[in-house]
Amino acid sequence: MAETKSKGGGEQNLMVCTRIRPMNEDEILFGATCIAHKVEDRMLVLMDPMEDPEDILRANRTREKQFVFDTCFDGSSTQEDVYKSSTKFLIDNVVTGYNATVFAYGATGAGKTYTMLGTDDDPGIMARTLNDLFISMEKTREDMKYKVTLSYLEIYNEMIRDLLSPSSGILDLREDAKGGIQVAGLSEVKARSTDEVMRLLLQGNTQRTQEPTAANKTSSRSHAVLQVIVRQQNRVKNTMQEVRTGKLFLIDLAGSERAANTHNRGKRMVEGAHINRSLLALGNCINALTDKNGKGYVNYRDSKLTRLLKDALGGNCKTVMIAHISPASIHFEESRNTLVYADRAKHIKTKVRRNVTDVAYHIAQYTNIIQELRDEINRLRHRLNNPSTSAGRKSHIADIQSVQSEVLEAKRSADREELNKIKEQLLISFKDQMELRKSLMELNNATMEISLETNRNQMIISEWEVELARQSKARNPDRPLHELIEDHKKALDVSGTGTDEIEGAEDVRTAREELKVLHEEKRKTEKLRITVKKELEAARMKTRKLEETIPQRVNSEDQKDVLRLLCKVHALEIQNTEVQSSCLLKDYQIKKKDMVIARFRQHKRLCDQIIRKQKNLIEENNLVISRELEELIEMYRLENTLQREDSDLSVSSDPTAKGNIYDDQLSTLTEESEPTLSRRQRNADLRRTNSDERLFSQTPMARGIENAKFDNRANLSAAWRNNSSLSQEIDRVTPPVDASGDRTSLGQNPSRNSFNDRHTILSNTRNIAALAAKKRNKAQTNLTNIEKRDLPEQQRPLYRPNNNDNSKSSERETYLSPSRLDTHNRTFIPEHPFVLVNKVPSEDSLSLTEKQTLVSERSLPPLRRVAEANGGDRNRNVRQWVPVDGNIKKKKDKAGYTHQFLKKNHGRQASKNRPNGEKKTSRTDPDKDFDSLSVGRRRIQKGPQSQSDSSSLGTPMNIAKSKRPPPTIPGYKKGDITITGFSLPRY
Ligand SMILES: Nc1ncnc2c1ncn2[C@@H]1O[C@H](COP(=O)(O)OP(=O)(O)OP(=O)(O)O)[C@@H](O)[C@H]1O
Repeated sequence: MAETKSKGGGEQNLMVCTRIRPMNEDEILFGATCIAHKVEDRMLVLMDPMEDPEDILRANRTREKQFVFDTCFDGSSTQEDVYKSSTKFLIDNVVTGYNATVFAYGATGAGKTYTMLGTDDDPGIMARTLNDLFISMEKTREDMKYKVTLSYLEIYNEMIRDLLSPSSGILDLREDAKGGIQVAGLSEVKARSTDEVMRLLLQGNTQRTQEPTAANKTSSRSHAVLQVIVRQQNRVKNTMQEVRTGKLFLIDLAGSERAANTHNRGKRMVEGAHINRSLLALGNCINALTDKNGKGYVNYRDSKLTRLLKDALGGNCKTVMIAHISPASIHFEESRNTLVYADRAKHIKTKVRRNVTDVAYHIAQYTNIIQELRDEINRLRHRLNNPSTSAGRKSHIADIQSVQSEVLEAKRSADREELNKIKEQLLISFKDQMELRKSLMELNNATMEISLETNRNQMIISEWEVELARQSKARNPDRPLHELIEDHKKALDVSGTGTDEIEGAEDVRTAREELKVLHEEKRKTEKLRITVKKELEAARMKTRKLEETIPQRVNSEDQKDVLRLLCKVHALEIQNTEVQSSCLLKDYQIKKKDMVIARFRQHKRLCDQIIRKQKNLIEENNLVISRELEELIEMYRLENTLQREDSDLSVSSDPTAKGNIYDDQLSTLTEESEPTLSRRQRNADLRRTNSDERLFSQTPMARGIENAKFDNRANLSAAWRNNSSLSQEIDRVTPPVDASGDRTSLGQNPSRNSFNDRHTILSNTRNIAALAAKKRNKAQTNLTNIEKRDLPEQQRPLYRPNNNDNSKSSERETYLSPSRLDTHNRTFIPEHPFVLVNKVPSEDSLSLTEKQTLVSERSLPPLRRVAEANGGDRNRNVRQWVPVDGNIKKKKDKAGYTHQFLKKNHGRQASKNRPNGEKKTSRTDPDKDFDSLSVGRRRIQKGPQSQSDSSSLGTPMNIAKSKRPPPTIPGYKKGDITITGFSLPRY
């Protein structure tokens, strides 16, 4: 800290103001008269109430005493008036480093506390001053830094107490080396706002000693001193920093009192004595300070009050004294004394100077400043030594241009980088999103498949239970059917109860096991689906945010367009995925309907059986049937015929395919035909409904196979129809078609007309379809002939003529025509429509999915390939598949998914006997000796791997299916027709 020095200021008189309070109630009641009057702003007239107008001796003397002060206030003056005229001007002085004191003087009850503290509604000088002080500092806070501290003390009975920290006890006054008075141990509290100051002030006032006296109900029994210190510092740093410290003292003195008036006794009397003594000392000091000779000694040491006010009265301080008087005639003496002292005090002079402290910075900061200045000097010197010539200016311009182009280039490359970055982020985010969408779609498919498979198994079980119960009913006619069903259910749970031998029990057990597996699979799939959904939502949000930031991050319009296009492409991809998804959903719905149809078929078979048996009964017993029943049977036959025709039209437009998928059912009406389909065959039918059309087989390759299968159904129907006596039976019972295409009348049944109409429409449609098909066949035949000519002998399609087939060669050719070739260049044998003839030398070209699809065509188990030649060179490339019979290897991967593999080397022995010495390359890796049949569950994984292997991945259905032992195929024998895919027995 540097030495305090004075700057500016000067000698100033003490400012004296007087305030006359209004008369109070007591005074009025007492009959006192108003003897103090304010005359203009500065003059006050005090009249002596004891003066006798008839006193001749004093007649020439004036009755009035006139006083002139800096400002006078009377009862009409407000708190605001008093504050503005007496104190407000001091605030700027304090903020800029001057000392200032405002003290209220006067007799007890004259209104000192009212002026200094005021009331809650009408605050006095203290609150108003502090409020304005903070406002004033706020105005210059940008340039200056302030620190405000507050102290509040009272002098009670000549003892100093800290009002902000009452626990500090009695404090002492000390004089520092420079003669300044300090209160040792007085707390200084930092204040940052007016509110904080007001809180501190109220806190201090509650601690102040205040007692009621006869003169004043709220008499202050102590002198209260509020000290506010403001330290001001410039915010701009310099080597020397100036700190200004202004001190403001706001003092509410206790009032002088006359013992006679106050009637104080005891403690109050002692208080009064102390008050009077300190005020007397103050008066003496004032007298001394205003001694006209200037030789009077000012004794501040007489009281603590005068010691504290030393600076305010005679030192470096701007001081304001506010003298308070009562206007009542009864307080004439106190008022006169107050005014006399105030009048004297106005002659007191003080020397006011600003308190400024210079603070030197730390040497390190100083060094930094010097270094900066040195650098600046060097830079300027360098400029002076290198004056810019014209050549220099030119090179300077060139420099500027090159710098500009560099900046431009840098900006462009930064833009490019930013664009690439955004592009990369967008692509990654799109890719993530698409993969998640695909995963979700596949999971949805898996769920649907599980649902279908569950339905199928439930159907198998329920059918078995009902049929078994029906059989038992014949043995136990008394027991209700539902009880019998329950019995069989329980028996199935316990092995060795005889149910093992019952036809279909094994299938039902398998179905139950499958249901358990499916249930578990469903749970897992659902869990996974929820996770993927959440991930997808998060990815979507991420992409959206990224898209939103594009305008801010990219400047060029072209670049923005590129990114917009990118987003558009992504949106289209999403649309595409959604379309795929809805297609799959429709497939699922169709499959569900197929399940229902399968159920109806079963039901219809039962009906057919019943009708057939009843017909036998009627014929055996030569029963006479009513005309009505005859008509009904006729209608039934007709309906079957129409159904067949409907089926002909919808399944195939081929005019040669006369059979339909209901032929097997209709055959039950004939006695020569197979009586009923076995349970295993029916179950196989159910499986076919589902497994034929794998939801995952959406690739073009798979679709090709699908189409091929579709055609095969018609061909199968044709084959059935050719061999079946049912057609003869139908022809027998169906009236011939007349020239117009109408069938002959069947009777007078009113419903017949509708049948006839319908039949007419159908046959007409068929005629049109037949015509179209004929034309197409002709074209196809030509193509086939060309193909047959061009192909080598080995690769020509196999055609095995059917002895019973009386169809024309052109019809046969139809089967071999290019239109019948699927995407793998295979074709079909007409009499065995499920047989595919492979024209492709390598069998590996047939994917596992296709193999499976083909296998499931007749719900046959996975078939083992036997590389056994069948026939001459013509069949060299044709291979055969046989049931695997447990040659499936199960393997779990690291993620816990089950994979099943079909062992390839089953056919190895046989391959040695291949014609032309063909041998398969031996494989060292045992895992490679298996063709993957299925993978337990579609694994959710990112990256191209998940897409590339999707075709070979299986579904939960495959797991369930793989557990089922391969069913026996009636009539099957090794070396049947050589085919690719599997072989069928001859029918
Ligand atoms: N200007 C005024 N207008 C209205 N009422 C006033 C005014 N001045 C003082 N009073 C009232 O007069 C009474 C005495 O005032 P106050 O307590 O301020 O006197 P005091 O000089 O502080 O007395 P003491 O020295 O005993 O503390 C109070 O009730 C106060 O409200």
